[in-house]
Amino acid sequence: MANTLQLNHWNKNNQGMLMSMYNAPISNNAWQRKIWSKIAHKQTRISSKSPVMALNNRNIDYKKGVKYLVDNSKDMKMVPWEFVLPIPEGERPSMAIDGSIPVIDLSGLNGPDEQRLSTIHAISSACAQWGFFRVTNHGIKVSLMDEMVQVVEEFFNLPIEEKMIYGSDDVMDPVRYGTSLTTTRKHNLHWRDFLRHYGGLIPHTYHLWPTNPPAYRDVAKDYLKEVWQLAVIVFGAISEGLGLDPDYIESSLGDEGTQLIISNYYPACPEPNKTLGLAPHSDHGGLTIVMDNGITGLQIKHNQTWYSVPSIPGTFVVNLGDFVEVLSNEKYKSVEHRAIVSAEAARISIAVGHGPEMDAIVQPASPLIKEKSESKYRPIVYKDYIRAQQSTIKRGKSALDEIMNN
Ligand SMILES: O=C(O)CCC(=O)C(=O)O
Ligand SMILES: [Fe+2]
Repeated sequence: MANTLQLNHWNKNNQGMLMSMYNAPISNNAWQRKIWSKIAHKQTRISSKSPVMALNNRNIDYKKGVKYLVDNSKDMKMVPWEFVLPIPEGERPSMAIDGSIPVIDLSGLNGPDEQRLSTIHAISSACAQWGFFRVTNHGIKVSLMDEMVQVVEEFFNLPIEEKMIYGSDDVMDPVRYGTSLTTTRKHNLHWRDFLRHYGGLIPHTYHLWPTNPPAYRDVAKDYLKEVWQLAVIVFGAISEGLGLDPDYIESSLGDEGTQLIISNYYPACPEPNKTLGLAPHSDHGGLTIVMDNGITGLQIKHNQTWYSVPSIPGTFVVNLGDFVEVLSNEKYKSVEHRAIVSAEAARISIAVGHGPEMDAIVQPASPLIKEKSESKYRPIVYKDYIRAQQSTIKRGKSALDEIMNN
C-alpha cells in the first residue's frame, strides 16, 4: 500500500503522516491539545530539517484553496506541478463501476424477524467482504440532505476573505477551512479544499461553526444529529452481526463518542488523471457516513482493484473504519478509499466520521475472544492510535499493521 504511489523522496518519508493528519480529529480538550502540540512540534522539526524548500518557495499561493486558484486563473489548461501525483498505471483512477457494490435497504431492520435478520446478515457480509456499503431507506429526509449540500456549497462559494476567517494551519482549531491535506507541510498538493469541525449529540463547538451562509449552523446541527442516529442504528446492526449485544459498539464509544464532519470541495480539474482529491487512506474511527452532490469521485479498494462508487442521490455510503476492524478482531475490514477529481464539474462530498471518545481502549470485543492468543490486535488507547497514525511514514492502512499481532 505504502508504495502504490511513486512519490518523491520527501513524500516517501512524510506522506503517511500527512494523510493521517487529515484523518485525525481536532483537539478540544487538554490531553488532545498535548498530543497535537507534540505533533505540531514534530512537524516543525521535520520541516526545518527537511531538504525541501520552504512553503513560501512555491510558485503558487495555494493556501487560499484550489477553488480560489482555479477561479483566479484564466482558463487553466494544465494542473500546476505542485498538484501532480504520479500514479503507476495499475493504480490509475479508473471509472470502472462495479454493480455488485453492496446496497442495504435499512427499512429491513424494522421489518418482521426474518427480514430483520436477513438485513443484518447483508450488513455483516458487506462489512466482511467490502468494509463498505450503500444504504437506502435510511430515514433521513432527502430535503435535509439537499439543504446540507446547499449550505456547504454556499460556504465554498463565499468570497475568499469569509472562508479564510476559518483558515488555519493549527490542527488544534475546532473549526478549520483548509486545502489539500495540510498547509503546514511541504507535500504534493491534493485537488481539494475542506471545511471540518466537530459535531456530536451535544455539539460543544456549535458557537464556533460558520455563521455564513446564515443557515449553515442550523442545517448542520439538524443534519449531524440525524446522521449520528443513523450511525447508532448501523452500529447496532454491526454489533448483532458480530453476535454481540445490539448496543455493544454504541456503549464502547463512551459517554459522548466523537463525531467529525469533513466537507470536501474538489473543483473541476483540467487534467483529472494527473492528481487526486484525496490519497488512499482508511478512516480511524468506527464508521463514516458519506454523501455527495451527485458527482461521482469516491473510489474504494476491493481485492486490490480500485472501484468507482457511483453517486446515487438520496443514498449514503458507509465506510468502515479501523476502530470497527479491531473491535471485530478482523472479521470486518476497514476500507481503503480515495477521491478522484472530475474534468466536468466540481464535486462536493460530506463525510461524517463516528468514533469512540479519545480515552476509549481500542481492542477486539471481549466476547469474540475466547483466549488472549486469539486477539489479532494489541489494545491501544484511541488517542494513541491516532498518534501512531500520525507518526507513521507509510500510508494506506499501515497504522493497523503496527498494532497487529503476528
Ligand atoms: O470525497 C469522498 O467521497 C471521500 C471523502 C473521504 O474519504 C473523507 O473525507 O474521509
Ligand atoms: Fe475517508
